[in-house]
Amino acid sequence: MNHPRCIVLVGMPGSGKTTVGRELAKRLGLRFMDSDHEIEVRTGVKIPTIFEIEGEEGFRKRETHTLDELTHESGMVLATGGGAVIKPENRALLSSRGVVIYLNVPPHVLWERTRHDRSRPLLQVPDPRGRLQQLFVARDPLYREAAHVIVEGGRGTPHAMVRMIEKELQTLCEH
Ligand SMILES: Nc1ncnc2c1ncn2[C@@H]1O[C@H](COP(=O)(O)OP(=O)(O)O)[C@@H](O)[C@H]1O
Ligand SMILES: O=C(O)C1=C[C@@H](OP(=O)(O)O)[C@@H](O)[C@H](O)C1
Ligand SMILES: [Mg+2]
Repeated sequence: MNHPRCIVLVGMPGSGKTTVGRELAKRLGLRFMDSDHEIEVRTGVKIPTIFEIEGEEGFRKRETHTLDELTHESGMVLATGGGAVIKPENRALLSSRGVVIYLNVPPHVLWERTRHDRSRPLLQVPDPRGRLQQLFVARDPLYREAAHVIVEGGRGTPHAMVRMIEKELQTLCEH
């Protein structure tokens, strides 16, 4: 099977981009990259610290720069951060350089997966559950716009998600 040169996972925080992406890469024998991890390595600090010092705007600049650089490489599965699709330039960049897969997971599942996690600064607010809902409504159309494939990810295990994505990629490659 001919794999596309870059497989990009997009979706909300908690949709499984990092977890599923890592397993998908292993399965396909491709390199795994996570844009958030890459930003942390480059800055030498964790994402919440970047938000504290530079605000969301500073983080978004770093994110755009990192996505641009990473998508020049080939043979890779790239997990993006949940907000990677906010900027039109990022959406254009991702969908022109890779096959973009949207992990579509409903807000109540996202909440269950992220409620005890303190590593996502946008969810450190008095009503994180409401925030997730708001972000979902605002971003769902943007994920759809950027995506070549949409995978429903609310119920299956990460392994089942990998199998679904593999099937979709196979179908794409046959056409
Ligand atoms: N398909 C899944 N089923 C159950 N739990 C999952 C699934 N995908 C991810 N998780 C869990 O949800 C949490 C968030 O996953 P993560 O991969 O960090 O999401 P993202 O990178 O999209 O924010 C992690 O604790 C992970 O183990
Ligand atoms: O939704 C967002 O805007 C963000 C999601 C995070 O990534 P995950 O989607 O992997 O949690 C990370 O990029 C940053 O905290 C901002
Ligand atoms: Mg992640």
